[in-house]
Amino acid sequence: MLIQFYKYQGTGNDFVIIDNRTNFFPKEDTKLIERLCDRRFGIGADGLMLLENDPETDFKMVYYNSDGNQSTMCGNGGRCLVAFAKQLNVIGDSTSFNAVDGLHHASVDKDGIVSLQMIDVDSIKINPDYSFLNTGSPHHVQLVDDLEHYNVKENGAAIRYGELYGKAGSNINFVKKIDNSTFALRTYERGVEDETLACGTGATAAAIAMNATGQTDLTAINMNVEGGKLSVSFEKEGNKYVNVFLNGPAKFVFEGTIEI
Ligand SMILES: N[C@@H](CCC[C@H](N)C(=O)O)C(=O)O
Repeated sequence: MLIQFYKYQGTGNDFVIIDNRTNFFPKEDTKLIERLCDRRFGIGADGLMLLENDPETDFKMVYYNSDGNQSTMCGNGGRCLVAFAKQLNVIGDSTSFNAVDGLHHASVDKDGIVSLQMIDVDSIKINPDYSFLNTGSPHHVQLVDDLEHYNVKENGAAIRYGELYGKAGSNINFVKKIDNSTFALRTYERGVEDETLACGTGATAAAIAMNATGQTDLTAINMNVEGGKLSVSFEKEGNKYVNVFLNGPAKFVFEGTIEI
């Protein structure tokens, strides 16, 4: 069977997107999804998303990591799926959609910047060397010196597979403070099992963790990632982080057909 696919990227975090409103896609075929994401044998991407009908909202987001397994929320993926829904005329400039972690609101501005509301965060584990929080996906956040030369793949894998996170694992973020409003971030992604050029839930987690640990008192933070620039804003209600928004570009790359 020949299927139509679309390729999108958000700050270099790239995705295969399939319009599955007719429910034709074999969602349980892990090997197929892994092959479609493979950079040599397939289209190549960090993840694959299905846009599906949803009875309550504009659409439903179904997300798979490049290892073929369905996973938790993907922030950059969500932003790209909003841009795709706009391309399909499923939505206009603003939307509400359902994902694995619940309802999301999003909007697209005139420059194509997609702002995506993320889940509220009401629990952060703060340790002397790292923080851990869930922004739709689990994230370990750690400040490191010399981020530019840091071995993200090796050190990220050691923490991801180490005793801290057990079988479920975690995404691992390494952060460097540039100034009060800007941080640099590199992320090892669970399910890709490598560094990616950006991670949206990771940028969100890093921004909140930097505020929670006193690295900044600001609630609008720039996150410089390997593939570009993201920003995160939020409000604090006691120990809770609400109205959390992830903002950045989400771009169409190409479309095509592939035999599955
Ligand atoms: N790239 C994503 C995160 C995708 C999910 C993650 N790999 C996991 O399995 O936890 C993002 O932009 O948030």
